[in-house]
Order: sequence, then structure tokens, then C-alpha cells
Amino acid sequence: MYSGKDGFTAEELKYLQLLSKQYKNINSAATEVMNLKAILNLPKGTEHFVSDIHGEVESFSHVLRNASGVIKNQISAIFGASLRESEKKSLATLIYYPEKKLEQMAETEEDMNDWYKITLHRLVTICKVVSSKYTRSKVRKALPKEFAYILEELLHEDNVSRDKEMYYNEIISTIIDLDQADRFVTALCHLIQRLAIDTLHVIGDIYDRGPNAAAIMDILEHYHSVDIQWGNHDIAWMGAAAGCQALICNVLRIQTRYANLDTIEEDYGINLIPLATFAMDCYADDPCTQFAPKGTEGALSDKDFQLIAKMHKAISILQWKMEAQIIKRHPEFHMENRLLLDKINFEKGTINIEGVEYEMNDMNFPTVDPKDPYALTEEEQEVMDKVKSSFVNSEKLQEHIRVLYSKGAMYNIFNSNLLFHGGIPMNDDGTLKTVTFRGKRYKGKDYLDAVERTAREAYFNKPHSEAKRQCMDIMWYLWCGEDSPLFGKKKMTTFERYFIDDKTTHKEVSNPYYTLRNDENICRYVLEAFGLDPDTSHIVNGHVPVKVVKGESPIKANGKLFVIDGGFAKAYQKVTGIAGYTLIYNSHGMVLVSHEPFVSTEVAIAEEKDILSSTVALQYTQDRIRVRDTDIGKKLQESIDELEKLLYAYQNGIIKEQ
Ligand SMILES: O=P(O)(O)OC[C@H]1O[C@](O)(COP(=O)(O)O)[C@@H](O)[C@@H]1O
Ligand SMILES: [Mn+2]
Repeated sequence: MYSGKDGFTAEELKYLQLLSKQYKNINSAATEVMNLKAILNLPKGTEHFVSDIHGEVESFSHVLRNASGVIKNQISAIFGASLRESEKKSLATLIYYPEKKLEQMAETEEDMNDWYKITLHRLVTICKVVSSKYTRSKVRKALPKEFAYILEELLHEDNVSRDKEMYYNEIISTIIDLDQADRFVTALCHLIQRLAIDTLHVIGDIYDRGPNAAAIMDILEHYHSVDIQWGNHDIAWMGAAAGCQALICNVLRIQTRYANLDTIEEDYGINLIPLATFAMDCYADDPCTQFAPKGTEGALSDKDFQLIAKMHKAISILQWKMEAQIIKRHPEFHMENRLLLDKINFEKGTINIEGVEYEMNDMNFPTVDPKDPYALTEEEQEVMDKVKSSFVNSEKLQEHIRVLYSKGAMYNIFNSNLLFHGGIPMNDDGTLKTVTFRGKRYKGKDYLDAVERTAREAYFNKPHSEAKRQCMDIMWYLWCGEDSPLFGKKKMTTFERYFIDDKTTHKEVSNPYYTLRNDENICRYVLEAFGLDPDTSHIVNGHVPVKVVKGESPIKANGKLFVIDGGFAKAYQKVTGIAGYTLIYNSHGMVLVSHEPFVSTEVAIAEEKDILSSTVALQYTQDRIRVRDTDIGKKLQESIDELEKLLYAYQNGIIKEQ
């Protein structure tokens, strides 16, 4: 309680006068203090961390539904040995997929009314437990409108008196009698999913490789509480949506590489006919072998397969041409070593890269003039103009990109954890690297802040302005530049991966950060550079797949850093050996969860699978972590301090009640 011993400064008094407009008298200020203090004592909400989703909406949606095991654990904790394992599994599957599970039950269950009664009781019990972490007002806001009143009655029903029990049973019977049970069960299941996770953190790379990034963005757009740390693939899409042509080409190249044209054409309504007609014409007799789409086994007709390969090659060549324009405009990027079309020896069929001559595996370049290799042909220019116009005018794409901007950032500090996708540029000696960016020198946090402002300018600055164009060029740098915190490798060897068989040329050397971060002291230093307490904080990264098959661990630096890119992307599951990591941070501590490959939603329901292969407790506390220990708690405590001053001012005649 405020003692008033030092008196108030003029500024404090001014602030208290303002506060007294909101809390007009002693009673209202005191009530608010009591409410806030009650919140401080609630257990900390559960945070859920995911990363590198790469378009895999089904696995992602499954992980959201089962809250990485949180729901299953609640069921076990609540029902323990009073339910069979199979019943617990069924209940869990119902909560994850209520609509589909209800259909299945209707076909197999003989006494549906009895089943509804038992199930509704069980669901209400779970709902009571998961909502007990929140204030009534927060739970009220989460309730589905149509059942809000009944749900509130049921949730706050304590069953102590006989009358109440009757009342409770009556509500449930009425729901069943009125044929509302399916709707009610579904609403309860969604509510449990919703309350199981307080906040979701997405550590980047929502886009590319997998088939359904747009559906993931739809989910994120409507999720109750989410923050996103941009990945290099997200930045590429953001730059493309802003109108950066080199990034439009990159995005289209990757979509054709993984045969994900539905995202472009159907979800975003981008017209690919100009590219398709151009590619068919230009590469009519070229099998475009190096450009065969990946992961399509049996899914494409021969004709489509051929067409996509041709489009893939056409857009790749266009990409290198557009990139050359940026590289030449920006000597400060130091990316001249990525100018490769002019290093091809068209007579010998070789290429000279950094003094070494390599055999090219494909020499059909009908649009490349050896004398002026980066010039666009008339047709290429036309394709470029048309696809650019489609990108900047796609309403749905622009809507999703705005979500990335409003919910996203370069990094996030949340409850003492530092979240970012890639790395912080460092020198070999473990110090933060000073980077010259837009003419100024930055390192660490300041560098990331400057990068973030630029990423926002690229999209929001005045159309056609020079500043916007500069920033769009930088977006391309952020996608693949050496000092990009999102990429962080010496070079992106895309050209070499297509045209040179010699794998030594494919190597992409990472910034020292990616090895230095194994060292606890380095992580402590980075955390301090972001103003965090190294004793209690952690770093969470994505971006680099953890090679579990080779014995690599996602837990680094003595538990100071976690890398949770476990391979949602199917194409990377061979490398990682699992199907993704997620992290849960609840009031008991942090838990790392690894996931088995997700076959399909149908199988998940039919086999009632959770797809969690193992959980590793990272840090468990004896005492539950309360809201008071979190960032929100600190803010609430500040409000309490202010209100206590106001109370003192009222009680001591300094401010009068209104
Ligand atoms: O395996 P793909 O799809 O060909 O992509 C390889 C490219 O992706 C990158 O790894 C970047 O993507 P990530 O951010 O997912 O790692 C490049 O460094 C590399 O050249
Ligand atoms: Mn990445």
C-alpha cells in the first residue's frame, strides 16, 4: 500500500487527476485494486510455440486442436483412472474434431441420448478446469454467443446443493430434448480448444513448400491471440505483395517447384496463364528435367507435370534477371557473386564461379542473350508486368499480408523469452556484428529494429515512391542476403542447385551465430543485448531443421535456447526424422513436444491419434507460475500501484471524489 511519505510531484498529481476521471471515488478505485490483485494470483496462461509450418495446414491445424498435448493431459488429470484409456482417447478426438466425431458417433452409438448426457457432463467438467485459469470476464468474452448464457450457468455451477444439481441436469436434458446437443457439444469442444491456449507464437515461415499457406493465414487471422515472427519465406511473400518483382519471381519459382499452383491461382486469384503460355511456347521441346516439380508422385498428369516444369524454368530465369537489377542497383549489398548468367560460357557449356570452372547440366537458354544476359525479352517483360499486377491487386493476398504486418514483427519478447526466426549476425569471436544498413551502422537489437521499420516501409510507403522501391529491394536482401537476420547464410545457391551437379557448389555457409548459439554464454550475451535477464530468459528460434536422425537436439546451450524447426514441411521430414516440434509454456514450466508424421485428418479421427511422439520437460517449477510473474502481471502491478496512490490521494484530501 502506498504510504505517501514522499508526497506527489506535480506530474504525478496531474496523472492522478486524470485517473480520478475513470475511478471516480474510493469505492471504484478499491474495487479495481481488488480485481487486479485477484488476477495476479491466477496461474499463468498457456503459451504455444510453433515454427516453420510451410503450408502444411492439416498438421498445423491438428497441433492447434490438440494444443500439443495440453488437452489430453487435462483429460488425464481430471478423469485419471475413472475412465478407460479408450474413453479418454475418444473424448480427446471429440474435442479436436467435434463435427466429424459426432457424425461417426451417430452411426455407431445405439443410445445417443445417454451418450450426450455423459459426454456433456464430461465436457462441462473439462471446460470448468480449463477456464479456471481466467477471469470470469475473459471467459465470458470467449463464449459462443448463442450459448453464452447457458454455458455461464453450467460453468459456474458448483453442484453442491441438490437443487442446483437438478437445475444443472435439467439444462442438459433440455438441450438434448430440443435436438441442440450436437451444436452444444461442438460449441463446448471449440471453447475447450480456445481456452487451452492463451497465446500462440508462430516463429516464422508460414509460406512455401507445403500446399496450403493461405488456409494457415486464414486460421491465424481469426485466432484469438497470436504473434508472428517473420521468417525469410514470409518476408519474400510480403515483398512480393508489395510489388518487388524479384520476390514475385522467387515466390512463383518455389510454388512451381513444389507444384502448389492452387495457392496462387485459387486462393489468391493470381492469373498464371501469361506465364504458362509463355513457358509452353519458349520451352516447347525442352523437358526441363532440372525443374521437375517436387513431391508430386502420381498426383499430376503427365501434361501438367510437363507444363509446371516449363513454368518453373521460365520463372527461374526471370528471377535471376530481376535479381541482377537489384544487385547492380545496390553495390552495398555485396552480392555481385550472385550474378551468374554472365559467367556462363555458352560455347563450352560451362560456368566460372569464383575462379573455378564447372560443367553446366543444361544449356538451353532461349531467352538469354550471351551479349546481354540480364536483358528481359519482350515476352518476359509482358509476363512480369502481368503477374506483378495480379500480385499487387489480389485482395485475398493483400489481406493475408496485412495480417503478417499487424500481428508480425522481426522478433518478440514475451514473458522473458526472446523469439526470432533466424539469427542475429555475429562475428567469429562471438561478438555482435556491426552491419551497415541504409547508410548507418547497427548491431543486435538496433539492427533488427531498423530492419523491421524498413520491412514496414516497403509495404506501407507511398506507391511508386523512391523510398518504397529502395525498401522493396531491401526486402529481397532480407530474403537471401548474408547479413539478413532472417536468412543468415553467405549465399543462397539457387542457381547452382539447378544447373551444376557438383554438390560442393550447393553449400550455403551459415553465419557464426548458428554454431555460436550452442554456447550458453553466447546466448546469455544475446539475451542481455535485448535487455533480458539471462538467468530466467530463453531464446526460441526456427529456420534450421533439427536433424534428429543424426542425433541433433533442439535444446541447445544448456537449455537457454530451443530450435523448434522440426519439419512440418514434408520435404524436410527425411532430414529431421520427425514431423515437427512445438513448445508449451504453462504455469508449471516449459515442455518440448515432438510430433510424428501426420497422415491425414481422416486417419487422425479414425485411429484417434494424438501424433505426439514424446514430450520433454525442459524446466519445471515447484511453485506454479502466476500471472504476477508474467509481463502482463508486471503491467497489472503498475496499475495497482497507481490506483493505490489515487486511493491515498482520496483518503488524504489531496484529490476529491467526483
Ligand atoms: O529445399 P528447397 O525448397 O529447394 O530450398 C532450399 C533453399 O531453401 C533455403 O534453405 C531457405 O529456406 P528455409 O528458410 O526454409 O531454410 C535456402 O537456404 C536454400 O537454398
Ligand atoms: Mn527460414
